[in-house]
Amino acid sequence: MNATTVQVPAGAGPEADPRAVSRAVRRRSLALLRSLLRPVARPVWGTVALVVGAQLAAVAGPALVAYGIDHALPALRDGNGAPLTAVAGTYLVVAVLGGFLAAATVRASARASQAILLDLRRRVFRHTQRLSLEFHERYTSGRIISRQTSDLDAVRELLDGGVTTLAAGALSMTFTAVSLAVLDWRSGLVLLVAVVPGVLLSRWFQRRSQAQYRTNRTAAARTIVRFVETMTGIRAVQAFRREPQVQAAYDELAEEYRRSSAGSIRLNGWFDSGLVLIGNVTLAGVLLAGGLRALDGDLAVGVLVAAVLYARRFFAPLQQIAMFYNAFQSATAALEKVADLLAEEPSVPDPAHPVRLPAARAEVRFDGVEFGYGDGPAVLHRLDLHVPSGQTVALVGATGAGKSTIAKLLVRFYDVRTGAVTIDGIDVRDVDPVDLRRAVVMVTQEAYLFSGSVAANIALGRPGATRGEVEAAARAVGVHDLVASLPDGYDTEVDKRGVRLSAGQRQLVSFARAFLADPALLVLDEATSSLDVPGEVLVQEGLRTLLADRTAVVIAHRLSTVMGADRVLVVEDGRVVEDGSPADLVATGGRFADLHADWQRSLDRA
Ligand SMILES: Nc1ncnc2c1ncn2[C@@H]1O[C@H](COP(=O)(O)OP(=O)(O)OP(=O)(O)O)[C@@H](O)[C@H]1O
Repeated sequence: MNATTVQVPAGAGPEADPRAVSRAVRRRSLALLRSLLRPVARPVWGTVALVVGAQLAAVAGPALVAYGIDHALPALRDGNGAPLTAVAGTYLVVAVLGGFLAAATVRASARASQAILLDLRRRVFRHTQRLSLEFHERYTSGRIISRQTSDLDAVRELLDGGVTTLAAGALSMTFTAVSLAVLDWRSGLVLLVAVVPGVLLSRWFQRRSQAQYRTNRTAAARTIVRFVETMTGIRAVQAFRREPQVQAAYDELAEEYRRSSAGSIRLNGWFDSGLVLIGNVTLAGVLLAGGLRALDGDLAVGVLVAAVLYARRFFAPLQQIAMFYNAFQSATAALEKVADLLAEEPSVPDPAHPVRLPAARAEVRFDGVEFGYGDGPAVLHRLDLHVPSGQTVALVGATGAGKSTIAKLLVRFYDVRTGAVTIDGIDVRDVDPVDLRRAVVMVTQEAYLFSGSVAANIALGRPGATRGEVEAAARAVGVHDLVASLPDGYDTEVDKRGVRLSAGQRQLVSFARAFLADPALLVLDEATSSLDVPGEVLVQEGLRTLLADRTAVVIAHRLSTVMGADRVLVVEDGRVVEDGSPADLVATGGRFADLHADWQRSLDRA
C-alpha cells in the first residue's frame, strides 16, 4: 500500500463507504491533534496572543507614517515639533515592540511544537512496540520507518514555524485590509477588486498543489520503502546477484520522485509569478487612483503613502502561505497516517482481569486448539496436548507442519481461534502479562543480539542482574571461557562496530540469557545451522543445562536433542501423529522411526 492511500479504519470491511472511511480517518487525526494540544494549551494560547500582538504592531506602521506626513510635518512647518517627536517616538516603540513580539513568538511556538513532537514520537514508538506480532508481520518495516521518520518530519516542518507563519500571514492580510478600508475606503475598494484574481489564483494553486503533493508523498514513500526493503534483504540481493535489477528498480523510483518534485517547484513558480503580477498591478492601481485624487486635493499625501504601503504589504504573506500550504497538506496527510497507526489495537490484548501466576510449575495444556494466521486457513486442527511440569518435549516434523506455530501459541505471540492454551490450569489469555513473560521464555533460532556489551545482552534475561549472576549463567551454559577470551571480556561490544560473534556463539549467549531468566517453561527453536564439532558439543552441553529442571518444548533439528528429550511429538499437517519416548517410538516403527533412520544415515555419511 502506498503512503497516501487512505487506510480503512480498524474494524471496517472492504465494503465500507470511502467517504465514511475518510471522515473516520479525519476524525481520528483531529482527535489525535486535540490530545497532543491539550498538555500544551497554555503555550499555544500564549503563541496566539503574541502573533496577534506582532501583527497589530506591524500594521500600525503605515498609519503612523500617514499621520506624520499629513499632521506632524505641517505642524513642524508651523513651528510645533511636538507631534513629529511623538509620532517618531511611537513609530520607534512600535517597531521595537513588533520585533520583540516576533522573537517571543518564535520562542513560544518552538517550545510548544517541540513538546508536541516529543510526545508524538514517544507515542508512536511505545504503541508500535506494544502491537502484536501479527501486526508486525503485516505492516512492513519500511512503512513503520516512514511513520517514524518522514511522517514525523512532515509534522515537525509544519510545527517549526509553519503554523505561526500561516496564522501570521492570514492575520496580516486581514489587519492590512481593515486598516486600509478605515484609512481610505476608496483605496480599499481597489484592493477588494484585486482580491478576486488573487482568490482565483490561490484556488487554482490549492487544487493543483494538493494533487501534486500527493504524488510527491507517494513517490517519497515508495523510494524509502524500496530502500529499506532492499537493505533489509541485502544478503539475498547479493547472494542472488540481483544488484543490477534492484538498482534499476530503485533508479526508476528515484527518477519518479525527482520528476514529481520538479513538478511542484514549477507549480510554485507559476503561483509566485502570478502573485507578484497581481501585487504589482494592485499597487499601480492604488497609486494611480490615489495619485489622481491627491492631485485634485481630494486625498492627503500621507494617506496615499500609507495606502501604497498597505497595498504592498497585502499580498506579501500569500507567497509564504502558499509555501506552507504544502507543508500543511503533507503534515495533515502524515498526521492521518500516524493516527491510523496509533489506532491499531494489539491482536493479543492484555487481560481485563489478569490472574497472577507468581510461582509457575508450568504444566501446559492445549485443549481443542484451532488456530490459523489472520483470516487464513487453519494451521492447527483441534489439538489436544498435555505436558506435565518438568518434562522436555521435542517437536519434530516436516517443514510447515506447524511446530513453530505451537511454540508461538505457548508464548502467546498469537491467540487461539477456539479452545485454549493453559499454563497451570489458567488460560494464557488471562495470565498477568508480567507473570507470563517471566514464566515463559522463548529462545529463537536467530539468537538476536542487541548492540551493547555481551554482559548487557545476557542481562536482558533478568534486568538488574549483577555481574556475578551474569557470569554464573554464562558458566552454566559453558560460554564463560569464550566470553572471557574476547578483547574486553564481558564488556566486549557485539554490535557492528564491535566483535561479530558466530552463529554458535550467539546461540550460547542467548542460552545464557534464557538461563538467567530462569523461566518455568522454556520454548526453544533450535538452530538448524550445523556447527563444527567442538562448537556442536559446547552447544549440546549448554542446552542440557538449560533444559534441566524446567518444562521445555523444543523444536528440535538435531538427533542428539531429540534423543535427549523425555518425549517426542511428531507433528504433521497441524496434528500430533506420534507421541512417546524417543526409544519407544524408534522401537514401534513409524514416522519417527523412519526419521530416526534417515538422521542416522546422514550422520554416518558425514
Ligand atoms: N506468520 C504467518 N502468517 C501466515 N501463515 C503462516 C505464518 N507462519 C507460518 N504460517 C503457515 O503456517 C503453517 C505452519 O507453519 P510453521 O512455521 O508452524 O511450521 P514449522 O513446522 O515450524 O516449519 P519449519 O520447520 O519450516 O519452521 C505453514 O503452512 C505456514 O505457511
